[in-house]
Amino acid sequence: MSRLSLDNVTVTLGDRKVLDRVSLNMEGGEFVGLLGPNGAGKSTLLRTITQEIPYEGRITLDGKPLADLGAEGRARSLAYLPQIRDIAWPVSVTEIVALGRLPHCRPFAKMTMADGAIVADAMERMDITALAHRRATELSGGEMARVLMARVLAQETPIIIADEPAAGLDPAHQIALVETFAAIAKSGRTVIASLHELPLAARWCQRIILISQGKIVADGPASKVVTTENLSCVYGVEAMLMEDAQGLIVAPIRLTPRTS
Ligand SMILES: Nc1ncnc2c1ncn2[C@@H]1O[C@H](COP(=O)(O)OP(=O)(O)OP(=O)(O)O)[C@@H](O)[C@H]1O
Repeated sequence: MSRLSLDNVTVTLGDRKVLDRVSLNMEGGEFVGLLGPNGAGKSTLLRTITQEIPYEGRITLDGKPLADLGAEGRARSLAYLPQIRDIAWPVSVTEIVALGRLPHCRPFAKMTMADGAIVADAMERMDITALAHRRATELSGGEMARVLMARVLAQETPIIIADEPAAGLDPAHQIALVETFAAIAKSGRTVIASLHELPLAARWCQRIILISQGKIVADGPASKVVTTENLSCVYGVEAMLMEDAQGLIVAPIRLTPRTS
């Protein structure tokens, strides 16, 4: 298990404080949903963890500053699905997914059978095996998203960071995605994913971090964070909340005046 810690992380872009003294710890074994309205700072937080954005404060992995790991070390520790999905090269779907194994291969070495099995498993999980030989540039939006997610899974890192991984996926593939994340978390790894799909987050994430205007406003299990009060305050929506044996059921139903 890897321990990812953020200590008083502040990000200023232009003249705006986009993240304001964010502190959190992720011990491993958690599927963490990062929620918050458009512009709250979710992508910025994820891109700050991946060291794409300069910040003040400390971000450490197992006590060591992430910045000190170097690009190669980070690629073996963190896999990242960016929000903007685009595949520019007309190569096969399998070749794109296999890129996830690069951080584990020696330069110019061929993929081993074990690497091939990991790639095949990631493709199976994202239901893209039937697309294996298709050109990656000739896919639908949801198919492309699943291919890029499979690349992230193939990287087999202790920490997975995914920016809106469910966007563009149909309901079955959304559920398959969050079930995959939950299974990965159960094996001791960490998944942190920004999500706008409240029903998915509330039901499948072990922990929800709610951010608004660059600050963490709630952090805990869905039952404590996904409340009618928080949803009204942060998103300006009224939601129906129910619970069954598997967890919380959330249905946003109408707008309410925003209170924050
Ligand atoms: N380069 C930049 N310069 C100035 N402000 C920026 C820059 N990039 C992002 N921002 C601002 O930072 C804030 C946070 O943006 P961010 O993309 O992190 O939000 P988000 O929570 O991921 O939103 P969404 O749900 O819409 O993807 C926004 O108000 C955005 O306008």
